[in-house]
Amino acid sequence: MFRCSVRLIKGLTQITWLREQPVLPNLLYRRSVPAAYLPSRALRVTWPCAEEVKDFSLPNPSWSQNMRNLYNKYMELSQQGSWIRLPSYNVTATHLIGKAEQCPDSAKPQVTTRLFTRNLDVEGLGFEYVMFYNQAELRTVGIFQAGPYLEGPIGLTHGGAIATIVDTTSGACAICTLGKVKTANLNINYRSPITLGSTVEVQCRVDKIEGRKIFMSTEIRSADSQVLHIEATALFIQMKMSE
Ligand SMILES: CCCCCCCCCCCCCC(=O)SCCNC(=O)CCNC(=O)[C@H](O)C(C)(C)COP(=O)(O)OP(=O)(O)OC[C@H]1O[C@@H](n2cnc3c(N)ncnc32)[C@H](O)[C@@H]1OP(=O)(O)O
Repeated sequence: MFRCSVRLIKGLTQITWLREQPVLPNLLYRRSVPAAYLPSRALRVTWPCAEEVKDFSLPNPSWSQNMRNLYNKYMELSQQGSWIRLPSYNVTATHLIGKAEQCPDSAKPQVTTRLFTRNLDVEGLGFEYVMFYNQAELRTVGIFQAGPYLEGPIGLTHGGAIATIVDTTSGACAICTLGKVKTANLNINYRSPITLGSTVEVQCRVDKIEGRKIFMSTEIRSADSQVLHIEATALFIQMKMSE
């Protein structure tokens, strides 16, 4: 356990992606997942070793043309410097440790966790999304395609899945702006349903920051911006230094 912690701390000092992002505050989570929260039976190990890490926010064959068009639009804006594409991994810790961490077999944990939004192994069935952050404007944009396993009412996206995307996109904005945060409050107005398979654009912005509190608002619109699906607000609390 002690050796694992030492290795983790060593890895944190070798972060490549985060270190290259001067806009991002210190995102490093100090604690590992308490054993009580882990499944008792060993699962297949996924750990952020360089050769294993896959970035899930890159285009894959399941992406619709609308998804690709929006992705290309924000990639072009990224090249102009105003936006940064946020990489997305299927283990939360990978966002914090980065690809530089090398793990010999002896350092691999016996069990692992999965980021909720990346917990399916087949492309296109669940959450397909990519997020971009604009530091100057304190905004994130999420491009989200709802897969068939996110069904709520027949043919429509489950409200909880939509809440997840709101939480994820506004949470990423809060993290990029303030560092480690937790969601304290989420309010969602569902204005019109999101059809399964469709692509929508999630626009999040920071409304205000008061001490450790960061207030966000979010709008989800259809890919052509014509249909308003969601209006939401969220409050994130910056974690204390000791956490
Ligand atoms: C590179 C980036 C990419 C990242 C990709 C990854 C994407 C993943 C992103 C996914 C993101 C998903 C993220 C997730 O899913 S996080 C998981 C879901 N959230 C939780 O489990 C949080 C559970 N709650 C708590 O842990 C605590 O209650 C927190 C931490 C929230 C506050 O406890 P703490 O002891 O720290 O603070 P405090 O109690 O001194 O309060 C401090 C201030 O806050 C005000 N306050 C507190 N609560 C509320 C409330 N409900 N409404 C209004 N106000 C509230 C409070 O009045 C006070 O205000 P003031 O008196 O100072 O004015």
